[in-house]
Amino acid sequence: MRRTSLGRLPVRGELDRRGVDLNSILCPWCECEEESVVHAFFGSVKDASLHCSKEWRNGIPSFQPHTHFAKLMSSYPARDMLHKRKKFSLILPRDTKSILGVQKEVGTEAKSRYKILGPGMLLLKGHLSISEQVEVVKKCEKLGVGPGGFYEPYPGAAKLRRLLMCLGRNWQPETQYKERFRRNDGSEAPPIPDEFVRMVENILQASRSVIKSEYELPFMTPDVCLLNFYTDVGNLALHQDRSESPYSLRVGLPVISISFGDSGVFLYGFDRNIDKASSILLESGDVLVFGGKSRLIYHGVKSIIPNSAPLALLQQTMLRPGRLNLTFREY
Ligand SMILES: O=C(O)CCC(=O)C(=O)O
Ligand SMILES: [Fe+2]
Repeated sequence: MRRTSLGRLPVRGELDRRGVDLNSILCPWCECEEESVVHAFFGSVKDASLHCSKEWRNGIPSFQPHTHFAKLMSSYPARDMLHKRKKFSLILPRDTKSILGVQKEVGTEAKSRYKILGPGMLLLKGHLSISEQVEVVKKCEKLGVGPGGFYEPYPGAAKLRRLLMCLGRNWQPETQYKERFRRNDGSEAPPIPDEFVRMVENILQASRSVIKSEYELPFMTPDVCLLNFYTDVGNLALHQDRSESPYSLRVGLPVISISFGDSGVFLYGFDRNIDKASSILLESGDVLVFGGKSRLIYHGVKSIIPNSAPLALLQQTMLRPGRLNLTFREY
């Protein structure tokens, strides 16, 4: 208990703050929150974390959580302080010469090729043209610096890894969709712009010309979009997208994921086993669709490939180094 209140337990969040390079700071049991001392012992709203706290308590027989709770909490900054929001811009104006020569030159036209990755799971390679990507990035920048814009879902890490914002409905690591207002700043999610909804509808139509069965790949109308921006050290642990409504999950309404900027190594598989997971590279303009029987596929982002964004996209947007990903869902 002494080590706990001194913040000396080797939980991942604490190790990260001390500069230890870890693949992930998420709790290894539930993978939904940073593994902090508070998470390890007291858990969160997620059922899985009761398991997390049990795992930790197993090793400390005399531990009495309630006696020590107030003391422990007072030794940690208030949650509001941890979550104080700094504005984050996707744009980093820089000398184009510093971009030239590192980035690869790719064509500006969309040249979509597809690959079926599983039942209801489809990769549309290079689906968005550079000009379409530019429009989306510019719109995301506007939204991202506004109310409900980008914030760090797991603040306090030694290095900035991943930022999150939501459109349509807030999703938060601690409460999923249960709270309308964000805990860090009380903001509501901005609505999904109409042009994004049209883009998703077009993608679904294109996908349905490949996977023709409504049963294998149902249509959906997006009412939620999660935007993740990964810095070059960003990643996302293997997880399932299962916070949407029981109907959405049962019918397998697809998740539409669109990538911009630097490429990401994307892992997916039918169980949460990183060694058995398949890997694909998601490049700027690629679209991944997973619905039907693949709706609950485990997936995550292993790493970001620095300097892999298309030159024309960087020249026209000054998108900062890193990867932007939008996932659209119907709640
Ligand atoms: O960045 C990606 O490709 C995946 C994002 C994701 O899985 C999520 O937002 O749930
Ligand atoms: Fe996901």
